[in-house]
Amino acid sequence: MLPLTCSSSECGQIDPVISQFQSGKPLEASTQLDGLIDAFTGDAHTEALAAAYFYKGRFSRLQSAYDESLIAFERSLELFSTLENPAPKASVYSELARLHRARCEFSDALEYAYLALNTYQILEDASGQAEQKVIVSGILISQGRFEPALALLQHVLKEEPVSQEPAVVGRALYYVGTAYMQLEQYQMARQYLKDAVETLKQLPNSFFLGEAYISKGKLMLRQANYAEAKGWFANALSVFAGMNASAEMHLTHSLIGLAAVREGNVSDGMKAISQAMDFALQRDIVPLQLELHLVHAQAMRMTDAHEEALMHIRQGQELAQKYGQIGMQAEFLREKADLLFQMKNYRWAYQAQEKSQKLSTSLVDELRIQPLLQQSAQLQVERQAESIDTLKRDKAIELARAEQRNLRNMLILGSLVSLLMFLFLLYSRYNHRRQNLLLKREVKARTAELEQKNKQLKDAYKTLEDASLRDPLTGLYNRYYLKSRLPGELKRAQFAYTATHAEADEGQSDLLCFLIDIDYFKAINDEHGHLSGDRFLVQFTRIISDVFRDTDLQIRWGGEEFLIICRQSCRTKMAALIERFRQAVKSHIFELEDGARISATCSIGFCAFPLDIQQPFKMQWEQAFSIMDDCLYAAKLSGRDCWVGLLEATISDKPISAPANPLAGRYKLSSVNIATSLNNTASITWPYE
Ligand SMILES: Nc1nc2c(ncn2[C@@H]2O[C@H](COP(=O)(O)OP(=O)(O)OP(=O)(O)O)[C@@H](O)[C@H]2O)c(=O)[nH]1
Repeated sequence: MLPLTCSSSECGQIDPVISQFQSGKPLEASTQLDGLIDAFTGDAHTEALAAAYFYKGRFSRLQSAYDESLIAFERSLELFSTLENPAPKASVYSELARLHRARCEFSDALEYAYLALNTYQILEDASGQAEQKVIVSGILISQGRFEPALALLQHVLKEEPVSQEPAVVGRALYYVGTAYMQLEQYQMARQYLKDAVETLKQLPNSFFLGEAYISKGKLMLRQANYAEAKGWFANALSVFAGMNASAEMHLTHSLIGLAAVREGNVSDGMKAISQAMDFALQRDIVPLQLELHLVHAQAMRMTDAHEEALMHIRQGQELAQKYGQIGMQAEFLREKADLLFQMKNYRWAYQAQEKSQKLSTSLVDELRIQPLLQQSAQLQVERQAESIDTLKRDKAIELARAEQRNLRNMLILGSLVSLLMFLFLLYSRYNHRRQNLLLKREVKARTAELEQKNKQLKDAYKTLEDASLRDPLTGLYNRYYLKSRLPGELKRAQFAYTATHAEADEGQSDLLCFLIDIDYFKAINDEHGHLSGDRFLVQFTRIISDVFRDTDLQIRWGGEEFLIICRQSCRTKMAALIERFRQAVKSHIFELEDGARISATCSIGFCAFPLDIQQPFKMQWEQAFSIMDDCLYAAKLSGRDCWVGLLEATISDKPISAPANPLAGRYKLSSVNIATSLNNTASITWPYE
């Protein structure tokens, strides 16, 4: 703090108050100062009173009581104006410049700063001039006018001989650092702020040391080094607490809060920020409000509360515009660009960035433009990278969709193929079944047809067989038929006389064999014609059918000769049966083709089979037939219209020495039972006699 030139002895009373303020007891110092003002008022201690008001204004300004400060400075200026020495007035001008800057009243601030500068120039006070240049630079930086600010500061630091004074050098370094910070040249900013801190530390108590700490903390925040940022903010807090700089303390608390939010302690962080904002609004401290809107916006951005962040940016922008804080406007635009970028709203982010750039272009030189362009370029690159990412993502999504489409198509195709296959299988099965049914029907039809054909064939065969086995004229079986039936019948008759069957058959198993021959049939043919002979034969056959059973074998043996074999009969009934037949023929009137009606007779030879019932297998059929034929011949020889036959005989192995008749001798019959329709056996004329 620059000493106020005061020649009055009373001014000495103020020195301990200043020391007390500088030693961190601002409230006590303010109270004592009010006491001195009261003491000096009314007396002719104008200079001391003016000095007291000056310090009251200064204390009030530092404690953010700007209205009180303004009143005190105006009173001080008024009092100093009555004095001839212009030097103290320059100090008041300088303070008023700072006060107006603190209230964002930049034109007033600049006016007072230039007034002070002029005064120091008149007074040839190099130190004062340097001080004013630094103040002007600070105001210009607040306005975002970096070019003239940096030029002035450069001048102070390099060319002014007083630049070695730590208070001036420290403040100049601080402003250069903040300017570079706003230009986002963090390397440079870090260097200048470090130097500023080192320089300002030499002073007993410096407001700017606290400001420098804050700037260093902000730098660390930007680099996400929250622990170090909080360290710098703590340092700042201790400086500001020492002078009860409540506005700065609240700002520092809010920045600590922002660090906490960034570290994840959202609730505590936001609480500190809100409290600071309440204070700023209550005291109507515009720069603090601006800073806090920015802090708020940053904190909200960190917690993804985009709408609230935008609201603070808007409010901050309006306020910055209202108070001509172009630097802050640019800050808000940058924050907006960051926020929109975070929201991936690249188009608007780019526009905000461009706007910020335009806003600053008129106020800054290359140094200013370059980093902005850099940032803009970086933003564009990031935007493009983001676009490429988006494109890649879109492409990947498109590819995935295409793949999905392909899969879906494949699935649909697969399903269709499956469905078609299923339908085909169904159709095949249906077709198969249909074909099976048709086939079955066909087979059935064919089987029926085949059965029919078989039947027809059988019938045809039967017809053929019948035709070949039957006599076409009389319809009786022929001798071929006999060939097929005879062996079985002979066996049955023979076995009937064995021990096992005899009882069961009780003599009902004989074969009665008759050989019938029509007498003088040739004469019928001769007299009445062959057709008449045929007709006779048919009628003769009917008599056979009437007398004999259907089950008997009725054979036309040849010409007018018939063989009848009665099955399962008894030989005792043989004579009666054949006599009945002979009578039937004899009594029948045959109607001939020529209209003649004639009577006829027949001759019969017969033989029961087996002939020897004790030795049923002794005689074969051929021998039995031969005997029967001989009997027929005997009947013919014996006068016709009669029957001769053998009922039973005993067959001998040896020749018979004195046979009863020629037949017995011829067939080695030791005993023979002959039956005849003649009077007796002696009446028979045997063919061998
Ligand atoms: N109409 C006709 N005549 C037949 C048939 N078969 C044979 N005859 C004739 O029957 C006659 C048989 O004559 P014979 O063998 O001399 O016998 P017969 O005249 O009956 O004299 P006996 O047997 O001695 O009483 C022959 O003239 C044959 O031609 C036939 O199917 N139809």
